Amino acid sequence: MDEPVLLTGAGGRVGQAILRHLGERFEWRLLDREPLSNAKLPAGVDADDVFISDITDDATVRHVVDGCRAVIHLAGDPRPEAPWDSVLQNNIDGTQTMLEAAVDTGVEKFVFASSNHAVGAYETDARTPDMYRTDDEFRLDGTELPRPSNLYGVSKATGEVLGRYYHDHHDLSVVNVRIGNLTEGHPPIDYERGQAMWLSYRDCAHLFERCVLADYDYEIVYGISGNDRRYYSIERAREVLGYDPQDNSAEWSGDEHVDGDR
Ligand SMILES: NC(=O)C1=CN([C@@H]2O[C@H](COP(=O)(O)OP(=O)(O)OC[C@H]3O[C@@H](n4cnc5c(N)ncnc54)[C@H](O)[C@@H]3O)[C@@H](O)[C@H]2O)C=CC1
Ligand SMILES: O=C1O[C@H](COP(=O)(O)O)[C@@H](O)[C@H](O)[C@H]1O
Repeated sequence: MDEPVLLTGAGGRVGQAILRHLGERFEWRLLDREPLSNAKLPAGVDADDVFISDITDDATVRHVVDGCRAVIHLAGDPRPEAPWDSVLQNNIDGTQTMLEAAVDTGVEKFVFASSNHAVGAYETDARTPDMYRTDDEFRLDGTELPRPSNLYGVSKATGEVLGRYYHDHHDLSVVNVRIGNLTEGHPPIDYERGQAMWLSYRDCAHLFERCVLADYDYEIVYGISGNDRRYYSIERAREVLGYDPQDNSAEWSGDEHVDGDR
């Protein structure tokens, strides 16, 4: 049997998108600081695989990480408006604690939930709203320097750099997924920026599945669906990870029924 994959922040939106589609794909260990109701647990995951802890609790984190082949690290404060003390503790200190435990216990791959907000300041007044539209050719591809929108974005850029350090000094394989805008069922309505960076639930799960299965050294990729409207390139995710998205925000006029699979 394969060694388990640890999913932090398992009870949140991204975690549930992953578990809904990949519940039976891997042996899971789940960690969240909030208790997970039975409805949030995939079949086959029992109480022994679920850990209720803060990611800054070093001793518990080491115990949970030990024996895992990969970590998908989602736990953190996801609010673009989050204050510094929260992102410092939950996003920066928490991510460093996870990475340190990962290298100390021999984890092979670390998948980090970064964000569009690590590069939000590329969306200048001169470029917007044109860059959100189909006929605009401006693209970010992951090779650009961070330009955070806010302190939350600073914390995500810092998480990417922490991953770089642990890759370079400890040979941990690290992929940073700059997630766009995950919404269930359909793209954001009346929000061009959100439609350009929509990530459907099933594309989200598929992308993180590829992050666990593919071989890489250190990568930064964008996590969006195959939207016609986009300013993030998904070529690197296709090339290195084998990402093959199924959804495209252009297929939605806004009048369709909600399909919970997407
Ligand atoms: N939802 C989205 O569209 C995007 C999400 N992200 C990132 O993806 C990750 C997950 O986001 P969501 O699922 O939307 O957020 P969420 O708030 O729905 O889920 C986060 C989960 O992490 C847990 N958590 C938070 N701090 C923790 C800590 N210190 N220790 C243990 N558990 C903790 C929470 O209890 C929650 O269950 C976050 O890191 C976020 O920054 C990035 C870009 C877009
Ligand atoms: O990083 C994140 O980004 C998404 C999209 O950002 P928004 O500014 O367009 O709302 C956000 O919904 C999510 O909460 C956040 O973690």
